[in-house]
Amino acid sequence: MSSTLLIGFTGAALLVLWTMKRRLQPAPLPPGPRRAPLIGNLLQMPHDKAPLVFHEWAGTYGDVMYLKLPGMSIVVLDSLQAAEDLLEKRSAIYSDRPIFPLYELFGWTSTLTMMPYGKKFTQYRQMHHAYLNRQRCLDYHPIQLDEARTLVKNLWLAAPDEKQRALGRFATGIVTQLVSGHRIESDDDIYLRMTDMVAESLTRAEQAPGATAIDFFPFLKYFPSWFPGTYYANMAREWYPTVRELHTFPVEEVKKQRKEGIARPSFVLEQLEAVESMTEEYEEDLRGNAAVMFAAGESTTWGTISVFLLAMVLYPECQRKAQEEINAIIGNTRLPEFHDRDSLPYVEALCREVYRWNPGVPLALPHRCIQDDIYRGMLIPKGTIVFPNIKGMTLSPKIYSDPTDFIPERYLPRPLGRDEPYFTGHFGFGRRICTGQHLADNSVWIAIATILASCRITNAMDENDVKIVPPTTMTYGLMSHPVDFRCVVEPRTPEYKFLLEE
Ligand code: HEM
Repeated sequence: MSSTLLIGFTGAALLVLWTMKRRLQPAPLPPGPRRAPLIGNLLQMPHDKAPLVFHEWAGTYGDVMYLKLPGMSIVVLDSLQAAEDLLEKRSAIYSDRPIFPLYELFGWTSTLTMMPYGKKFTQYRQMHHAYLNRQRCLDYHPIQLDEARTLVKNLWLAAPDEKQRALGRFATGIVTQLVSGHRIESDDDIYLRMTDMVAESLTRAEQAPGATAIDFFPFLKYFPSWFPGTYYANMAREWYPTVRELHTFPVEEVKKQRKEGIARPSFVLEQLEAVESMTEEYEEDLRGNAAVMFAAGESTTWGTISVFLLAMVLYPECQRKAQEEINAIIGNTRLPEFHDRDSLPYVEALCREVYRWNPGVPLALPHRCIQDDIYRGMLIPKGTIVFPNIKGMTLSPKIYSDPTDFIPERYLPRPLGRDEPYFTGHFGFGRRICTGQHLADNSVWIAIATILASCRITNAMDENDVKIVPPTTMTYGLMSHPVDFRCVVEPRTPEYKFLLEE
């Protein structure tokens, strides 16, 4: 047979198979951008600002949008309604995760965030839940209160473009005390060094989550480093020891302290004491569960507080209103405490607007559907990777007026406000919802309330003494934060300086 005939025959056979498959399909796929043969939407996939690009596409294709990559079906959910309908009401089939070969190469193997849905997942979630549930998080208030006050002092000291260090120390300081009982006393603490390095490795990996050559062709990891397409695999191998250290160090430290009888209460200690004899498997699970709390809790928390600082620079009248409320309810002879939360509705609205204005994990983590499903008459095939576009949901003009503006009043009842609902998707959905949500929310609230009470946040000045107005541009990796939130943070009145230094 000549090669032309062979190609023609193969083409015709593929067409017949494709037509048959379409006929057998119980429902049409959701709409989406036109797909090219074989590679689907590969060339259209955004390399930057994916949540914003998907949201724009949703304007054409709707809030349930289908994309095809080689060997991979993707659905993007651009409305809270669709995310709740599928990821929450049908969570029994939408709680799996895709496999990310790149992250596995980095050493994130015993990691809840990446774990497929199943028995081990349930065990891990229970471990997290027992330590991080709403009730249990009340016990951590004193740690968070203390760290919030240290944060304020560190913000006062930090130069306008170095605030991130203080925020990172706040986020890591809380998780470190919870996970291993260690208190961070200085900027050169080993936990800060480790979490900084791991955050750096995640930033590199997240430039293309699930979409590197290794993710599509995992066999490339066996090829030598000079082979084309192995760039990410080489990078992952380079960072592996750093990721590994974050797994082993906290557990080894607590084991040592326990032997010496000096271990402080912590997640690791509690888990060590819960078993009579430690198996290697249990210990590896423990390492993974401790490490993920650092990895998942650090950049998300400091990123959220950096959004708050940016908003306070750009919307000074919101800062003023919140401070007036604090003055009226708490006065200036003490700092806010957790029991004040219900009495400060404007501060609450401001905090909720921070979550909505720029959600910390804009595309959440991808869920995976484990069986064919029909939604609104459309087929979501088994194995589809489902991205809840959290950022897109916050921009819905049907729910939020002027959605790109920072307006805490939108949540207040009329006539003072606009009676709009709080956004509820920022911690994700269903059985994969963030296990650290209560801890994170308490950290964010006490940090915001303490900063508002005790600080004046203003624009930084450039070398010509002209106000710097930072842009509202955000980074859009796995996690998101402002590209620039330079600001001056100084004591609001001498009383607060005294209160904090007391
Ligand atoms: C403001 C801070 C935080 C934000 C905005 C945030 C947001 C999220 C989001 C959107 C997800 C994905 C949920 C989904 O797949 O539907 C997630 C997952 C997760 N988060 Fe958080 N998070 C924060 C802080 C924390 C903290 C402090 C911890 C732990 C100490 C934590 C631990 C986790 C874990 C373990 C998962 C994976 C859950 C699973 O796959 O079952 N997060 N988070």
